[in-house]
Amino acid sequence: MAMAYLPWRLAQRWCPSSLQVTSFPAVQLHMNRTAMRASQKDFENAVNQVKLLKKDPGNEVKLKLYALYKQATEGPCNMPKPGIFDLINKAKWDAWNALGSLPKEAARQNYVDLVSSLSPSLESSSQVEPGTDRKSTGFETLVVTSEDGITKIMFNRPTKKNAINTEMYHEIMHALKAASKDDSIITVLTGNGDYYSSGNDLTNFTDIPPGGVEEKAKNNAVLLREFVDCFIDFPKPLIAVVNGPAVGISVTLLGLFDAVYACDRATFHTPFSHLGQSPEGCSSYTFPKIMSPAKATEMLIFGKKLTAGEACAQGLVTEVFPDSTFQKEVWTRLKAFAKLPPNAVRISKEVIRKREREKLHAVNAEECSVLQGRWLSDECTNAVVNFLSRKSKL
Ligand SMILES: CCCCC/C=C/CC(=O)SCCNC(=O)CCNC(=O)[C@H](O)C(C)(C)COP(=O)(O)OP(=O)(O)OC[C@H]1O[C@@H](n2cnc3c(N)ncnc32)[C@H](O)[C@@H]1OP(=O)(O)O
Repeated sequence: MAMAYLPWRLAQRWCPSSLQVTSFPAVQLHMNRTAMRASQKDFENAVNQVKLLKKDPGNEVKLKLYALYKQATEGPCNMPKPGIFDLINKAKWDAWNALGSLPKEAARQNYVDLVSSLSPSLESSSQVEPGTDRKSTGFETLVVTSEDGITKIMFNRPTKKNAINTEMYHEIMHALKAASKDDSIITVLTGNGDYYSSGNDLTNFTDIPPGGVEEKAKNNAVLLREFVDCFIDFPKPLIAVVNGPAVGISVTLLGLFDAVYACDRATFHTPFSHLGQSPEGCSSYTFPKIMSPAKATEMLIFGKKLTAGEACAQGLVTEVFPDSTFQKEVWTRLKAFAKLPPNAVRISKEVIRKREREKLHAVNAEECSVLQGRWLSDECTNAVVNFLSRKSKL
């Protein structure tokens, strides 16, 4: 193995002289909300995988890995606090100590999750030309890149107007979980092609399992709830770069973003009543707050389509740019945001989101439960059949 990998491997094994810490992570580790399933074997595999990483993942990630490894193997921090001038050991001690009484099993799971989030991008980095984006492979419906402190998640079904099929729901969740743990400062969602996204892929309703339509509706409600939960809990600033028309769930989710930049060609349309459906993505709560109850009613119940300018006037969109200069202007701005101190950015997001999180989860749960019923209704079935048989379009 090349010498260049050595410092990182040694740092993971608690070698004070090898860890070049330039900043101290002050953030509490994001607790993994998934069930604790990682076995000892999974953990050992992850430890071995770390040795194979081809690229230094950065000091913040290394400290997280170190802390989780110690917590998983030894339990809560049991070392005396290093002196204030012993910078490297103090950073390590702080990271470990910050885990408090996190159980060993949870630490093991978080370690495994963190390593798995690192692996795809690091593997692929070896295949990418120097100077180009770090591109995550393994996605069928997305292009995910990470560069200049920005992780970009791009919907990539342009021939279907970036309609979100079941696979894409899962891939977006996967990409968000990875982005929450990578070393980027902000995460951006955008679309490839002329649409941002035409919302839920209506063929999602056609693949009926053996348990029939009831089971399908239930499965979709579970998936939708988990999907929206990922946006509620996302720990870094989440920014939408709305490159064209947005429909349905791709609009409602914007209420959970931290900033929304749109080109002047974008439109915002939530035709739920027309489709026999009801609001999701927490929009029944966020939209009335953002734009006033009456304006939200026009969109969510009566299906009024907004131009980008109207959506901006109503607070759903942060700023609108001419289509011709959209990409250049927005990415210049985002790159400047991504240079801000990471911990301050993350902590500020947490302060802003914290008092709303519980409420948002409750709203999400209720919306999904209501939708589960709507998907079984004749109104919804007819709307989907009409679209699929080419009898209707928005
Ligand atoms: C787990 C489940 C969670 C469910 C969560 C619920 C969310 C609610 C919603 O999101 S509601 C919104 C649903 N979306 C729609 O109803 C949009 C339907 N699409 C259209 O009306 C039109 O396609 C259009 C107005 C978006 C674009 O029209 P245009 O004429 O420009 O383009 P085409 O219609 O020819 O589209 C090109 C191909 O893309 C396919 N397509 C587009 N959108 C969807 C979609 N949402 N679902 C499935 N397929 C879609 C379209 O069928 C064309 O495919 P083809 O080339 O194979 O014919």
